Amino acid sequence: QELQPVSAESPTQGLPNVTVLGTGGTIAGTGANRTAMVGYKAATVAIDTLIASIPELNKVANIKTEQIFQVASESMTVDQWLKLAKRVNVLLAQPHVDGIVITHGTDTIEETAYFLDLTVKSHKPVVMVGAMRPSNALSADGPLNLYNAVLLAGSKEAIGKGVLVALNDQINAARDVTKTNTSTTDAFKSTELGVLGYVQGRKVYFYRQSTRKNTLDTEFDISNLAVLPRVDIVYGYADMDSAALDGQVAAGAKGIIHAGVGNGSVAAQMKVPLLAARKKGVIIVRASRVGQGIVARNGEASDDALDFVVADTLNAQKARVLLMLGLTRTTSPQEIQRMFYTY
Ligand SMILES: NC(=O)C[C@H](N)C(=O)O
Repeated sequence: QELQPVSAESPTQGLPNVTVLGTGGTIAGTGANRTAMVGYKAATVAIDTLIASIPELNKVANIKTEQIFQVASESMTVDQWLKLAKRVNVLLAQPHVDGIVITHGTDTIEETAYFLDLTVKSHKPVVMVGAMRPSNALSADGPLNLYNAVLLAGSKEAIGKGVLVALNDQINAARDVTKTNTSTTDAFKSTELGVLGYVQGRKVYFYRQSTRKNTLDTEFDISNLAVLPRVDIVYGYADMDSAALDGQVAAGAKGIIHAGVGNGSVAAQMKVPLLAARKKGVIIVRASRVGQGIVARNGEASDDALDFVVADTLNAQKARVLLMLGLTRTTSPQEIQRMFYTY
């Protein structure tokens, strides 16, 4: 699909110019009736229609829209991450674009957000937003979430904060935010690390910022990439075996995220298959299925001896994003470990 360049026709002076990229999700979903909170259809309403349904936005920003994709985010692909990141970089390089909002399904918004956090080459605000309820639901959360996201993307306060994920009046950092509930409107949390701030009463409030590098300060450049190295996730559980790992390695995985139990522990029967994968050149990253806390190097496994990497506080799906990008630069576990302590 041909993407139109943004042109600033008849903008209101003094208002920021915000481009809103629609990718689908529940925020663009419709149910059979106003109480259909489940069983609705995601990704049906055009981004223009969503924006037009919030006339209050006229006082917030000069808005341009682009329908980049129209998908439920469980079906988002790496190819689409690359297309989206490239489009965001082209738009943000234009002097008249002040910030970008991306509407996205909530299931994988955290992965796309972290991917953009590592690959967008600008300090201008990029705000990702979604909704837990379809657009025609009673108390739909999409319109206010979208209003707040545009406000945030046009704000001076959001400059240089990395890619932000804003729902439920809260501002989260792409690196730390995760979906913590299947269905409630307060699903998005940065767990113990905490929100960065709030959008409330048409104002943006920031209180903290991540110490980890992002956007202009990363070493990743996707401008000439058409594909990313394959990285898969192995989920840990009692009495697991190596069938999933073996299948993933056979499918061509260049990296494996082992989402182990507890502090990234590796079951006795998994050590030999993981080492065999490592011997084939596959990078093994120990993460945890727990969802909070540090996976410590040389803690539950002898990472130095095994030549493994640890995910630090990244959850498995974010560790996968970083490893895919890391593998575009190096196959050295030491270098990749440095990246896990940098981003
Ligand atoms: N709330 C949502 O957006 C969920 C939907 N399945 C999606 O990720 O597209």
